[in-house]
Amino acid sequence: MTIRVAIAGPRGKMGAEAVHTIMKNGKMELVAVLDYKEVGVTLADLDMFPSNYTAPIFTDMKELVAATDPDVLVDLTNPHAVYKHTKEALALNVRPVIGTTGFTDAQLEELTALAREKDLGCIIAPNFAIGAILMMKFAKEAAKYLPDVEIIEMHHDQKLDAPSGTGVKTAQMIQEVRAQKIQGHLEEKETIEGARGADFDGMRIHSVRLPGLVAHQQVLFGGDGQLLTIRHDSLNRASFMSGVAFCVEEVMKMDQLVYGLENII
Ligand SMILES: NC(=O)C1=CN([C@@H]2O[C@H](COP(=O)(O)OP(=O)(O)OC[C@H]3O[C@@H](n4cnc5c(N)ncnc54)[C@H](OP(=O)(O)O)[C@@H]3O)[C@@H](O)[C@H]2O)C=CC1
Ligand SMILES: O=C(O)C1=N[C@H](C(=O)O)C[C@H](O)C1
Repeated sequence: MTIRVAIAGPRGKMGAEAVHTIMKNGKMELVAVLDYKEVGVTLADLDMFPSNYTAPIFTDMKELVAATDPDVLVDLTNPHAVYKHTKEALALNVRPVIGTTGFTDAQLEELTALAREKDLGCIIAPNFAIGAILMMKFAKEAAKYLPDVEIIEMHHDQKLDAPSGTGVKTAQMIQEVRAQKIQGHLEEKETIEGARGADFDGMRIHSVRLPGLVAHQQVLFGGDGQLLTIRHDSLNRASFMSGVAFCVEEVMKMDQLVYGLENII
């Protein structure tokens, strides 16, 4: 069976890469894309895509679903739009595969309940790159033995959310196993606010934003006389694409929401 895929955010850095990925995949068909402004009738109207990319462009999810009947919605938009898109897709019986980051805990809970109510698969993946998933898994393992940990995530300067979805997910996975601990000196004081980074359950997350970067993270563990560094680098956005295709196939077999690819690889 060919999987019918719609993509939200097709003009973006990730969305455009995902359009090419789905177009090249023999098991999938790109049936539509979702944008928020009128940018053309089909993808072929956009200079960035070839003339044989004929998927229609919609600005309304309901119209998109009624006209093209997708099985899966891949969302690569931004933290302001993604929650609404995910909710709408589930309500219309379309399985969401979400790469967009920036969900609140309350939103994740609500979407989990909605997917359960509808018996529909939904994947929310803060990172699609297999190397990044392994970095998070290895960091979780290390935290059992080395509870002093700081996360440094580094991204391009166009990123809207901080910390990154991967940074937050890493901290959440470490939190599951790490002995409760406030790090650093109990009397430490920041002389410039933010100097010690974001505080996640006593762990610090530092966000670096610079042109030239793509997506990078290192997790540092300190112990007596030793430092363990677990690092992952995405050097381009192709690094995420096998994960996108994997999720499109997997979500078709699922009947609930999964947050994080570490739960299904
Ligand atoms: N899970 C993963 O592995 C990865 C996740 N990401 C995440 O994916 C998201 C996109 O990243 P990236 O491609 O770099 O960002 P971009 O800013 O390059 O792309 C986002 C695109 O979404 C469009 N957009 C904004 N609002 C809407 C809307 N309501 N409906 C449809 N389209 C909309 C934007 O249009 P316009 O520019 O005109 O506003 C833009 O074209 C981010 O949240 C990022 O964190 C990124 C890389 C990997
Ligand atoms: O915005 C990005 O670029 C990325 N966003 C995701 C995140 O917030 O973790 C995944 C990856 O780090 C790239």
